[in-house]
Amino acid sequence: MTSAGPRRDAHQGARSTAAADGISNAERELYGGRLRWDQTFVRYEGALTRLKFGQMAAALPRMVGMVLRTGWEVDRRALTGVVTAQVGQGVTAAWGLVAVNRVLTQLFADGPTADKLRQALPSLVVLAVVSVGSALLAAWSTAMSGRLEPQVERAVSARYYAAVTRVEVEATERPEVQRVLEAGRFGTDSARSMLRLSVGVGSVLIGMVAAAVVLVSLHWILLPMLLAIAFPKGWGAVRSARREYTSRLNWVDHRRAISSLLAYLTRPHAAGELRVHAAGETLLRGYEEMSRQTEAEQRRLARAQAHTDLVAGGFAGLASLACYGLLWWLLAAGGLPLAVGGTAVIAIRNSTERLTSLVQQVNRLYEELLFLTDTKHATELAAEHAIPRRGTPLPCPTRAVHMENVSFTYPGADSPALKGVSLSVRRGTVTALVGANGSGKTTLTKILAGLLLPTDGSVWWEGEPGRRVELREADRTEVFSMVGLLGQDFPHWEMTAATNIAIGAGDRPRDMDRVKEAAQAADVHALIAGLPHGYDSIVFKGYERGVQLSGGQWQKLGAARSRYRNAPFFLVDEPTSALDPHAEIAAFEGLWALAERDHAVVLVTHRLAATAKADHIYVLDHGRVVEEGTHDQLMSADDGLYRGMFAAQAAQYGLIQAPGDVVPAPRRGSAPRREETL
Ligand SMILES: Nc1ncnc2c1ncn2[C@@H]1O[C@H](COP(=O)(O)OP(=O)(O)OP(=O)(O)O)[C@@H](O)[C@H]1O
Repeated sequence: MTSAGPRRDAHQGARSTAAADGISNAERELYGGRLRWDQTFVRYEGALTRLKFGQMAAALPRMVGMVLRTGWEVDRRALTGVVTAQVGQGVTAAWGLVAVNRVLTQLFADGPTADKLRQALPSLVVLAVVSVGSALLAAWSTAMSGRLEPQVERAVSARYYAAVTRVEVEATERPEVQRVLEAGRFGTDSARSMLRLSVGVGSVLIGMVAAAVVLVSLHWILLPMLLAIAFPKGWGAVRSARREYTSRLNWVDHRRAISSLLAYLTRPHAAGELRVHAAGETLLRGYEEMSRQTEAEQRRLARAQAHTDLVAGGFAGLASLACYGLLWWLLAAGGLPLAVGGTAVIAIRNSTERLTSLVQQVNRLYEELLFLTDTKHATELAAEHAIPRRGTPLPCPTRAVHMENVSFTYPGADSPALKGVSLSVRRGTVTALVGANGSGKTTLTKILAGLLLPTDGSVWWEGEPGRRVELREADRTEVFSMVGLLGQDFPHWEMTAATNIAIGAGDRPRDMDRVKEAAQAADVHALIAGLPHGYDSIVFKGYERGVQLSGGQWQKLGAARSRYRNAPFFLVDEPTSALDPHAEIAAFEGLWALAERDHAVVLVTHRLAATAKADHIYVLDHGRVVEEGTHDQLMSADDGLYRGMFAAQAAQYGLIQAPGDVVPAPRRGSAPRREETL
């Protein structure tokens, strides 16, 4: 109880100082500042210019065309069915109106009632047939749209995700590209909604055009009256759609942050810190504060929407009043027969109802249009920054990779991560990259893998003497096929153990024998075979066949994945950080065995005992290669960086004296007391 007091006080104190400048404490505390976009990005990207009425009006047919084209590509029969059913419904609506006019004309004609009813009978039958036909067409349309919509969504999503996953890694590091790609995600399901809405709008429009034709044929003045009712509602719809879109665009980071906060609260790997460090309290407090901001934005939108609806509804009401007044005047002045007046009232009522539905659908359509435009824009931008599909084939066989004077600066970074690096990686050897944190080792492996292109300098893929291809000209698909990766933060796929290994060669059909061989080589086969569902166990708890692996077991699974890939060039970054000593020794022996089998192994590690056996060691410091050679050569340099790092590490084990006694050696001679071992 007492321990909760100061925390609560601090919390309340923080809340009391909240948001004088519109930034919540949670935004400031957790994210260091405002999480809503300022308009500079939006203006820069031209999203707001897209909101202009003319732009939207021009984009609408383009986007509807794109959705219909996609529908045509994925399922022609369903699209034809939907369009036919909708056109049919519009036609039946017009036909119904004509039949109503006939019935009224016959009923208002002179003569005995029985005769008038008999004469009106065929038109009444037509009316009944029309309503049955309309119901059948509506059912057909529902069935066909249900079939078509998910296919269109899948096609647009697949197009977007396929494009995004081919973007150059360097481009994804640029905030302006990243944001456009991210914004595109929100429009992938808009294609589906747009199809439904455009079909709906099409149907209502056909019905209204039919009603308009009938009205004009009765009296021309009825058409402008109908348009006068339509205009204010259309204006309101577009205004609301624009407001919603701008709000979503500005709040996208904020929403993403809220959902990531919530995701942390249930993630198993955070469970310990959430409870022991009370991180859960910080996150929940952040969630509540930030959700309150979102709620305030929702309230603002609802108020603005209500205001727009009121203005639009008011003008539409005035227009209806004028419309009925004019009709009354025409009837009173004898300019319009009573039957025509009756049909006109029905047509105007029907059209007004249709108009309400039209306005709602157009409202949604415009909003979806804006999101779909983002997706299309993102897909196009992704294509502009895509890794080229063609290039010069690599020499066969490829024997080595040489870097010449390579520099690399991350987009937006002040200083280069690599400066003038020259090195060679040859097959049949182990090349070690060592250096302090942030010295550029991982960046260098990404360039070797062809994931990043150097800002300056050249990377040569070499074959037999005299045959070589520079990375920028090379066929990158071939470069990737030459490389196997085991990164520090390799993905933990929430899938089966077998998939977690076989996904190492996603471009080849799965070979279970080789999956097991790779697992054996990485010392994880016995573990997987012993799981209740063996290789079909899902290596993520929470699924029905789910199991939980330890950090080291995951690392072995990751190693099995890169083994399964069996690429000539293996790039491994801290492959043993979670392994126990025996497993670590076995893993390093495995890497040396690969080199003996003519693979090139590039090993990034801080475990210098392992690098001691490497064929060649490069020492990086602040992005430069400052030393290179074999372990013995590097150890012979008196004040060398490598020697210093090696000595410091060895001193921890009491093997040698640390330089300058910086790292204290353990005390010898007496057994440690129990509490010292804790
Ligand atoms: N995606 C990125 N965007 C901007 N800067 C980056 C990015 N990745 C790395 N850097 C910067 O580049 C430099 C080199 O990073 P790199 O990850 O290559 O170092 P490293 O030697 O692998 O470090 P470690 O031993 O900690 O893994 C660092 O200053 C880092 O902050």
